Amino acid sequence: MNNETLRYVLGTKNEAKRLAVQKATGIDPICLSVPSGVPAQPMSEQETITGAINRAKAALALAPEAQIGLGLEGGLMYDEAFTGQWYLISVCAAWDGKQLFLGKGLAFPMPKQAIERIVAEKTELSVIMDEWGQTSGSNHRGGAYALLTNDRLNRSDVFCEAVIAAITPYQSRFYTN
Ligand SMILES: O=P(O)(O)OP(=O)(O)OP(=O)(O)OC[C@H]1O[C@@H](n2cnc3c(O)ncnc32)[C@H](O)[C@@H]1O
Repeated sequence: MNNETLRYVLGTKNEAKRLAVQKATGIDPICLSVPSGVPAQPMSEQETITGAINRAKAALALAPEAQIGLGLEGGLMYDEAFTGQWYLISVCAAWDGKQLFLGKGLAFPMPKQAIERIVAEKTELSVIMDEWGQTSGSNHRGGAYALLTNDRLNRSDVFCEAVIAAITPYQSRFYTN
């Protein structure tokens, strides 16, 4: 693909996600709100990935001027095999109309108290992070990562790596498409 004329369409207007794509590609994406098709708070890797894919495909379908649709989805997953803990994951799906790739971002352990409240109150992680951090809209900025690490990590940096992973196969000469 020709990087000079490449346009990305991102399936959300979330500011942390827009910034992640901007950092990963050097290009401001077209941002469109599209449905994820999964619950507002995904509770498994399967749901999180499905949401990312749905967003990437819906976004590209709505923006014919773009070559690549990107879907970024945050979600929770329970690791039964190794730790018996819940993790926050940040996934990017990339879709060019022919091939689909995923970038699976960092899995970050979540505090038990947050998960217990999400389950009991049927609420979302962002609500609890805002309450704990006395913020509003933190999911558009540093997110849980920034709150829990005292700003050593933030949501756009984590998604940025996931975006780079998902788009590299379209760009690197080492992948034959
Ligand atoms: O505007 P959109 O693109 O929908 O972004 P979102 O942050 O609302 O939604 P996601 O689907 O990415 O994430 C699912 C839920 O998990 C929350 N969440 C995910 N990652 C988070 C983070 O790093 N910090 C705080 N909340 C997070 C998020 O706010 C949602 O309630």
